[in-house]
Amino acid sequence: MTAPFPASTVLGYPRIGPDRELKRALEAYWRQDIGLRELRATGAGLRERTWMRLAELGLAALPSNTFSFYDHVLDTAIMVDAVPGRHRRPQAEDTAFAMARGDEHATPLRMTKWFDTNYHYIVPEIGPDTVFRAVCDKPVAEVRQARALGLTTRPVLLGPVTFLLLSQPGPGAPAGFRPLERLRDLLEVYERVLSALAAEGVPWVQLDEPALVADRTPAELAATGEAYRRLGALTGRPALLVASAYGELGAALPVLAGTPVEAIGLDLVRGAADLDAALRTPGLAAKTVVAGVVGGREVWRTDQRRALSTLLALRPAAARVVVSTSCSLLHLPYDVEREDGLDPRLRARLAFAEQKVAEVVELAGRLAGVPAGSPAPDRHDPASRQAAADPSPVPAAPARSPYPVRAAAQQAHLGLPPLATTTIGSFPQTGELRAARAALAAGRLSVEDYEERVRREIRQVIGLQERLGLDVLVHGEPERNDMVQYFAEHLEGFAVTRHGWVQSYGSRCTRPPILHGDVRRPEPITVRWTRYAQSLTTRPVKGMLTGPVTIAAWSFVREDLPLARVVAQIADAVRQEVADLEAAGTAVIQVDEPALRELMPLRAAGQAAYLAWAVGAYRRATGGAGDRTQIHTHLCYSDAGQILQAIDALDADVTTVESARSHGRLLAEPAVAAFARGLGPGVYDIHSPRVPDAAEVAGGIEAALRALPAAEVWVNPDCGLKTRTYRQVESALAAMVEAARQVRAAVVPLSRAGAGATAAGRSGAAARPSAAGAGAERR
Ligand code: MET
Ligand SMILES: [Zn+2]
Repeated sequence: MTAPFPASTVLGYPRIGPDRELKRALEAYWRQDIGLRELRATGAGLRERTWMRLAELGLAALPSNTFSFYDHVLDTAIMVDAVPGRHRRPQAEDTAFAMARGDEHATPLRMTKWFDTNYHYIVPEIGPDTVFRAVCDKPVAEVRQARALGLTTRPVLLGPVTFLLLSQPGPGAPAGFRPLERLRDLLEVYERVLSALAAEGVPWVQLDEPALVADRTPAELAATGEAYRRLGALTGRPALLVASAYGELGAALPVLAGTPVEAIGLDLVRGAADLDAALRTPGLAAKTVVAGVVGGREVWRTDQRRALSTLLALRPAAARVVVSTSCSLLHLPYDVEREDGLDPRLRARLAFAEQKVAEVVELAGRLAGVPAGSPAPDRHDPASRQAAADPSPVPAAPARSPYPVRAAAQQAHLGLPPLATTTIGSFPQTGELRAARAALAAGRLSVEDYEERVRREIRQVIGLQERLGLDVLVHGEPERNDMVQYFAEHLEGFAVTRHGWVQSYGSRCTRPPILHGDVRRPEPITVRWTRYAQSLTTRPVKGMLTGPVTIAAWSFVREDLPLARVVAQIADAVRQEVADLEAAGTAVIQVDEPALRELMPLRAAGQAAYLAWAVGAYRRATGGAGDRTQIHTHLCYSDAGQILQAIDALDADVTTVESARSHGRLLAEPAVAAFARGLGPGVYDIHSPRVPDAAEVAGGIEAALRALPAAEVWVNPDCGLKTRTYRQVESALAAMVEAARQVRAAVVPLSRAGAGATAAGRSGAAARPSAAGAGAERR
């Protein structure tokens, strides 16, 4: 007999620690300041604290195995032993860190965005020969730890279908191989894990299958059905909850309902359409529905009346309705009560993870108070976040000339060499700089002294770049704690939190601002720093702005306006900043949009409309610039290859993208060859402490030259340098500049044609290196 699923739960919880304890411990471990025992003790303490707090808040069912030292997809790869040989280390934690970060012996695995969030996961490599094996230590250890505290938990595992759909083919896999082909072998391992958990006395296991909320082929849906029929047929197993998140299950819902799993989790916030689908799915009548009516992505308090009416509407469709969150609470800060700096009226409207748990518990109480069989109250149709996109027209300003005209004007103005070198904007944020910012916040440092500190940093960064011989310089962004938060602090309509940290990847966290009102730029934000930097050098200094889509994507946004309208307001503020930078003599302005891809609807149906308004916002922000002003954009972790057309439509003059970390995959995209603008595919991975040498970087440049004419290729790292040390940055940039010099000397002279370089490069096969001279394909 299956134990009934308790009345309330959450799909997952933040794990970084209320004061980022995990970040501190990880970084200390990586610096070798603490040992593995101490790191493990920190992890154990965080888990204990989470379970005790959830229990104290009255939550009926507690999840476990939602903790991770780095990433839960990575943990799953280790659980099924899908570990590339180069990453194997004696301790599981070190294996995980080698896979995630690389070390002197091995390059890391790729990292990419987790669905439409700002969380990043490590992409497992699966080949036809990957030998799966059940390594249940982590989920079992967490069950035991909780049991020692007197608590029964529900282990949470990434489901086998999503795990394979998120994986990439390992090196050497034959063309056309898809990791999902390995589902049957992987299921054997999941059977072992489920049996091991059953042996621990675990009543329920949660299998997360968020990949099912994207469009899936009939074959993928069939494989899903097969997987859960098979796991369901396992004897002596725990009861199974298969949970979705980040959207609606749609066609996957009847598939899951047709399998023996005992419970299905629905995201009834972003995937509200699943409510009607559930009512039409007879197979649910015998199952528990874990109803995600409390949003795990939004910081706003739940409308309890609406949530209760959803729960009541669902009741006739299911054997049992459990109150839960729409997804893991991983994407929210811990506790809004600590935010004493917020306007109390705003704070009263907010709910972070702790408050969401309390809401779940409260709703479960209300639901229990309504006798079964009572008529459901009227339903409220949930407002759709992406609906009613109302891209206001771009302001009527003189449009920029076509790209080739602008390219010529910019070349005449800037006189840059082919394979121009630049960086993405930030230089290392030193401990000293962070300490100065903290001292400023605490009132221990005057504004004047702080700003002098920032200017000193700019002087050093400019001096360093001149010494290294870079072509387009940056001021280094020393005044910015974060590329979104800094703008939020200087724009009206945003509030920033003090403790609202959310995990981005590994030990990295961000504090998303809260966009709650109309956006307005009271005064110029970055101009004085850029102007100061430019006053120190004759080389061009790039102005550095964050784009409107990214500012919205990395904030918690208001829900009373369509997202497109919110983003258009931000675009207008950026447009004013672009105009002021230009007026101050800035010849190159970069408007970063690393999150362009992130907000894209997961299902194809909404994607074209999204890209249209997102691109419109970018052009609204940058389209006022004169022809001579070179507009750069930067995207990273956006699978740029998949949206290259949209990137082209941004109409920027130069686009820098992450490429080294994904082993140059982007350059293999056919669309790259058709991208007739400046393109800087990153030549080294800045997320790894590994420092490349000139030969390695030259290989990256040559790979770019096989795909693009020399006159269009820029040489730059994958992303900003703020997480690195100056020692790493100096050596890496020296290697980069040296590599550019070597390749220029060997390859480019024929295409050196000034303003006509683009056209000459495009038709001139001689501008590309011969196959013999091109060196081996990178990694
Ligand atoms: C995540 S993209 C980062 C861009 C920013 N300009 C930086 O260099 O840090
Ligand atoms: Zn970046």
